[in-house]
Amino acid sequence: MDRREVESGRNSPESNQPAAQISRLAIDIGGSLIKMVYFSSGNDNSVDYREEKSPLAVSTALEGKLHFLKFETSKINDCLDFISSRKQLLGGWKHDDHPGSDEKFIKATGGGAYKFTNLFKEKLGITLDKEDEMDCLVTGANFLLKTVQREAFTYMDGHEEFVQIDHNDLYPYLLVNIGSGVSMIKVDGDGKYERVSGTSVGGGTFWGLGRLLTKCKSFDELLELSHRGNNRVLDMLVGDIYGGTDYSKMGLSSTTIASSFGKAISRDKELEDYKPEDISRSLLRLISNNIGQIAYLNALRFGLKRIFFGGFFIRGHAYTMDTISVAVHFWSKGEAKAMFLRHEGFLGALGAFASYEKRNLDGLLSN
Ligand SMILES: Nc1ncnc2c1ncn2[C@@H]1O[C@H](COP(=O)(O)OP(=O)(O)O)[C@@H](O)[C@H]1O
Ligand SMILES: CC(C)(COP(=O)(O)O)[C@@H](O)C(=O)NCCC(=O)O
Repeated sequence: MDRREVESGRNSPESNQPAAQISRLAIDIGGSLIKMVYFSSGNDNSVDYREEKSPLAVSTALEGKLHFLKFETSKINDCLDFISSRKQLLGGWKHDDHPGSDEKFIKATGGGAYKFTNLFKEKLGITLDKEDEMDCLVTGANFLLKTVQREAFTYMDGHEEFVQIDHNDLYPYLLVNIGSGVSMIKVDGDGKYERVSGTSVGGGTFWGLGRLLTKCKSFDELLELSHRGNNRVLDMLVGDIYGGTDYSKMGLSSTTIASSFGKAISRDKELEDYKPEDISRSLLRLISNNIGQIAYLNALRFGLKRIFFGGFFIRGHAYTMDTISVAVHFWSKGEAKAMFLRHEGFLGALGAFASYEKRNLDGLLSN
């Protein structure tokens, strides 16, 4: 199958392939979003409008596509409807431990795998086979880094550069997953990891505070606003405190943020006097900077040079990645590097997907 056909999801109509079949559907139900990964084989022409990434071509005994979808956790019924609408295409989901049973299982991770167990059972008759969230994040990250070409990249000053991963020199690294909250995991190998830190100031904070402060209706709108904003309207810079000059003795330039939102202390202005785009920009900068700094401090704690950032907060967004990269570069004095992943938001779902095999899926993907 031609790669472009696979990636655009269009097979030729005259294809002789058998009818589409979906097997191995896995979900990661987080605090904000549900991420779904499923494998389809046969004559599957469909690309769902919810598909977040182009499908990946898969070539093992079966040819097919790996699909990546997301739903808002607050709209979990959309996810249930989607699974229900594809139920007739679903292949065997029988559990290894109960091969004789007719009960249907899907692999699920994230807190929602616990929270929504009954809902899946009652509405779809499906049992969620739970996998640990950190296990899945690590499996997903290792799988992508070892298997998918051009998965990892650096981003600085608008310049994106793919990172060639040496499989023999991948570990140890720090994995920073920025979801609703943030988990920082030291990864030493397949299944070998330790969650070394975390912070509650994460993607949920950006979207939650941002929504309250700007009245934005969606995360994408808030992110879009930040493109047009100027953080200097709200952030107090070193130069604002030092009369326009650097604090050079301490290596602080006049443009360094001395205090995020520090200018909002002004008694002359109220919330409505600030532009939503400036608020969004300052908030994005505050959160990205803070995560970049905590990530670096944890990398320093364990002598790690490579830091991979995942989670849906990043969203491939230039300013977010740039701020995180600058923070890591600044604090490490250029020693450590921030790297990003193309399938950033799907680490957990991929890990859950891989757990069907209870073994590593290296070499599964052809692209
Ligand atoms: N469409 C969206 N709706 C809500 N949040 C989004 C959306 N796209 C990106 N995000 C960001 O992604 C974060 C959730 O990331 P994710 O990795 O899915 O974490 P979780 O597993 O906690 O849901 C949100 O807190 C928000 O910052
Ligand atoms: C509890 C969580 C692992 C849940 O994952 P999430 O749904 O946010 O992706 C995460 O929100 C987290 O690590 N929060 C930070 C908790 C802390 O270490 O302070």
